Amino acid sequence: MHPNALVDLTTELLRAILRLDAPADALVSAFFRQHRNLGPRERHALAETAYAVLRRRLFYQHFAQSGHGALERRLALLAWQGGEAVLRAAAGPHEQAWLAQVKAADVSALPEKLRHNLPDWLAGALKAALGDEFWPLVESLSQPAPLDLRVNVLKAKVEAVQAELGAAGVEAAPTPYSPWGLRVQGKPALNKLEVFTRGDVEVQDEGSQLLVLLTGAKRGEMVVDFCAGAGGKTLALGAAMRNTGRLYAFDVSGHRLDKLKPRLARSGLSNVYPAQIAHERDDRIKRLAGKVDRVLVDAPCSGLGTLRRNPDLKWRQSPQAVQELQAKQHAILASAARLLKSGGRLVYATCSVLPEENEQVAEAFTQAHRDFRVLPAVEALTQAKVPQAETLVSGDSLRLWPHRHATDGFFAAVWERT
Ligand SMILES: C[S@@+](CC[C@H](N)C(=O)[O-])C[C@H]1O[C@@H](n2cnc3c(N)ncnc32)[C@H](O)[C@@H]1O
Repeated sequence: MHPNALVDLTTELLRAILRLDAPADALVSAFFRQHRNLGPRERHALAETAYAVLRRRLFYQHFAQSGHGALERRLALLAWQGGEAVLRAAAGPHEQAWLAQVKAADVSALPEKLRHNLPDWLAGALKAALGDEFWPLVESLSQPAPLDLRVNVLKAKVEAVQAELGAAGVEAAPTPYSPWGLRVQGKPALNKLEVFTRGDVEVQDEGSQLLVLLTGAKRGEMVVDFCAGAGGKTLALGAAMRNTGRLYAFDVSGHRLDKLKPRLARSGLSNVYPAQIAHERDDRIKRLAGKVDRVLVDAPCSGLGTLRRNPDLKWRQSPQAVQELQAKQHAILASAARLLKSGGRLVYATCSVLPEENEQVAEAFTQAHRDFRVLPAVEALTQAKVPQAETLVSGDSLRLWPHRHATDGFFAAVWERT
């Protein structure tokens, strides 16, 4: 495709994404379905440019005020991720001069807001939580997330998968904390590799793997993944249980649970029972009350720990939406807790970095449920043989941050029923 046609398409994509009325990843996928002729490099240039604009929207919009032509084209040129040669061939002489002038600007002198690229309410919350670490977090959020894999320990060993990937030209190294994880260099396409189609690996952030390790799920147990979605954590739980016992995957969204089916088929698991529930107080929960060994509540949340992957969320979330989510989180956690038998373990987790969705929900639960004892996350991680467990916690909870741990931002609290 001619470079200018590619920049025009990027301009069109940005126009759709910057309306911020739908998730960016869904819009990018829909755009690619409409433009099936695009090759992998072209798709990469389009998607990465759009994401670069979302990550530093205020910064790019500030500089795009100068120059001529459509605003989204100026944004595409400023944030271009498809190589210098394409940019040179696409931009006219006036645009080239403008780009050179903009790129020479002293970024360090810009107002703070244009350097952190966060809405005020979120910047305030993160500064309060992190103090001096706010800027290292901002820096990490301006980068794409690494590509992590979870080895399906039911079918394969980490070293063998690493060797097989290496033979296919994909460099990967064990993740620092999760004993199941491999971190891949770059972003190679993996879904055609045999190691993937055979079900030996799934793409999963190391942080998500650690949430599953916190449950301590074992052979022969009865386990519930309460908010299973497309089953990323269900698959890890099933493998940890060595395909024995009974693992219920609940979710209110049948559409999300449907996506679990092909993944289950690949995984070789036969101990998983997916079930759509109407709401958190569904009759199914009553029937299983007091019978379950482990419950994972991977609660619906703002997703603000995943800003490296979903930078649009910072512009699409609001304090009011967070409040509504908090009410839902309290309700789901309280209902899911009823499932546990005495001695059973409950894990509440989010991919949010906000105390409102994390510590506040966990503390309210602890106060209201005297029959649940807090199990310090460091103990649960150590039992699961996670190295350097003490570096992954804050107080009694797991607290993962992109700039500290190279994972998404995650929170988890753990209790045992007395
Ligand atoms: C963070 S996502 C789960 C991601 C999933 N565990 C994974 O690892 O891929 C939260 C899920 O909670 C589900 N959910 C929302 N309200 C719920 C409720 N009342 N009861 C159970 N699940 C609910 C959503 O449909 C969504 O799939």
